[in-house]
Amino acid sequence: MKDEVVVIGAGGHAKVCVELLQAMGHRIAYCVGSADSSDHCVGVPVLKGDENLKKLRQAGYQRLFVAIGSNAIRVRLASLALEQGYQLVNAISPHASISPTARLGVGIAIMAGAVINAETRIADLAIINTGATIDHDCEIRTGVHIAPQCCLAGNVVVGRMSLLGIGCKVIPEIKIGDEVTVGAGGVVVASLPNRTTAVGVPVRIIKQLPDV
Ligand SMILES: CC(=O)SCCNC(=O)CCNC(=O)[C@H](O)C(C)(C)COP(=O)(O)OP(=O)(O)OC[C@H]1O[C@@H](n2cnc3c(N)ncnc32)[C@H](O)[C@@H]1OP(=O)(O)O
Repeated sequence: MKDEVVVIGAGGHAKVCVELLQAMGHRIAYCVGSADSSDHCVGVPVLKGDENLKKLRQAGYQRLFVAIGSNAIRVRLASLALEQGYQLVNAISPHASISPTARLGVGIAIMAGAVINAETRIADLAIINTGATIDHDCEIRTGVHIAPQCCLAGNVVVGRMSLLGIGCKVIPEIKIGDEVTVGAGGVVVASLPNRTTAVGVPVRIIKQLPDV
């Protein structure tokens, strides 16, 4: 088995994740992008097309990171990679501060300056972006993206595949549903149902998709 990591994605988010993985001491073999990707991603060669995942697995690569910003696509590609026998690694900045009592899943990105406090749980495939702070006892579920400079107070729950846009604030005890989008700069002072988009200070719901 080969030790190098395969990264799915070759865009802006992948650039950051490749550098996080390298800062952790990983060597990156390839990024796997799409037909319109550049040939290199911060110096790493890019293979174009998801069919390359199977070929790389057959060639003995096993460790993989999904560096795709879209929550739905990240979760879907991770499930494809797991079916092919890959293992997901984490990409965690040495400049993040993570409580020893925090619990982390796999396939997670935690960027520089992020702070994760006591007994918070971060589930698989979450992104805790640059300078975001997640205080004590929070629960960040699968495939969530907490964008740069968000601040979550204690005991906040963020449901599957939700996006908290850049600079959001959330007061204690709030429950944010699944597939919710909170717009940039939003301040969340009441819980939000599944599949809503909410913006403003405090946030108001501007869109609600039907449950599936
Ligand atoms: C490293 C990185 O880059 S991480 C990237 C993290 N990503 C983000 O932070 C993106 C966050 N996205 C947003 O804030 C977007 O504006 C969204 C998702 C809330 C809305 O996007 P869309 O669905 O395209 O809505 P649209 O742009 O049409 O706006 C709808 C209305 O909401 C308003 N609105 C949109 N975003 C916001 C916001 N953040 N705060 C207040 N009002 C907003 C618009 O002005 C518009 O109002 P109007 O109907 O009175 O004209």
